[in-house]
Amino acid sequence: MIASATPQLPKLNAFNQVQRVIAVMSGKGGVGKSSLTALLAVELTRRGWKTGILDADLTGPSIPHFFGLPAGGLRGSEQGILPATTRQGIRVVSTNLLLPEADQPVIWRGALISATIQQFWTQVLWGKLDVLLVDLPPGTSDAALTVLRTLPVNGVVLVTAPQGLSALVVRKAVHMLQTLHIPILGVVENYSYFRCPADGGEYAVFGASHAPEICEAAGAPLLARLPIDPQWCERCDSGRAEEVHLPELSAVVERIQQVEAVRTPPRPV
Ligand SMILES: Nc1ncnc2c1ncn2[C@@H]1O[C@H](COP(=O)(O)OP(=O)(O)OP(=O)(O)O)[C@@H](O)[C@H]1O
Repeated sequence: MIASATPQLPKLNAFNQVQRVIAVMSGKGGVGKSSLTALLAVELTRRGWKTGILDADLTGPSIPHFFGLPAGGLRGSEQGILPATTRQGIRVVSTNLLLPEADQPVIWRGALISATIQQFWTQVLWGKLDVLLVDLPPGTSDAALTVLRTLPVNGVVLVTAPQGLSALVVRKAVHMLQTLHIPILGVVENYSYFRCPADGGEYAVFGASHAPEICEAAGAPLLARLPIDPQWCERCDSGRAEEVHLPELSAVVERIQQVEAVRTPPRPV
């Protein structure tokens, strides 16, 4: 069930030119959505794309952590809010960059969360971007709905894990996106297998994949199956996401690069 008022797209700061807005969404929490957002930004930047990340997971932000960006890293100017910038030049906006300490909680009600997400779109000086990736909070919550209805999202990458419960919840996200008429670019399955360093074999630690049924429901291809990788985890968790190389992400990156550089008009619900 989705409330039905015609969405009004808020105007983007006049200094900005954002060519594409791509949201990364999961049904369930903890499936690796934020890491994937960070690593997609890293890979797109390596390919020469000007990339930004809007961390819309306002109460559980993790993007600055993956890039080693300190709390309090956002600056203001007369024209708007200046994003923090990673070593590679990825522009990042997140509530954790507003806080004096990274471990302070954000205890906000829905209305403030929605207003902040809109400000991150309208009042940030994103400048010229080939793509703005939006890390959505898990599930089909108010905050996710705010992003999908008030930002001109051109497409969504869906992240899931092999477990049946994850598949069930991600199908709810599929239905939400279909109701909102937002294109699903493809599905990424994380934690798909563990490659044993001793024998090179692939082990499905979390059981058989449910990705085919999600892809069928979404009408979208499976773009990547990502292994459980302690090295990747260690690098992201120590602020060194830019040192990770994941060739498995190629098809996802290419799919994003195929999205036409046009802003979508407000869509009826
Ligand atoms: N394939 C993987 N192998 C090893 N560790 C991983 C993998 N994917 C993600 N992780 C680690 O799991 C943790 C949770 O990942 P992440 O924060 O990206 O999940 P999320 O879906 O965004 O969570 P949330 O629902 O809280 O927003 C992080 O420490 C991340 O580095």
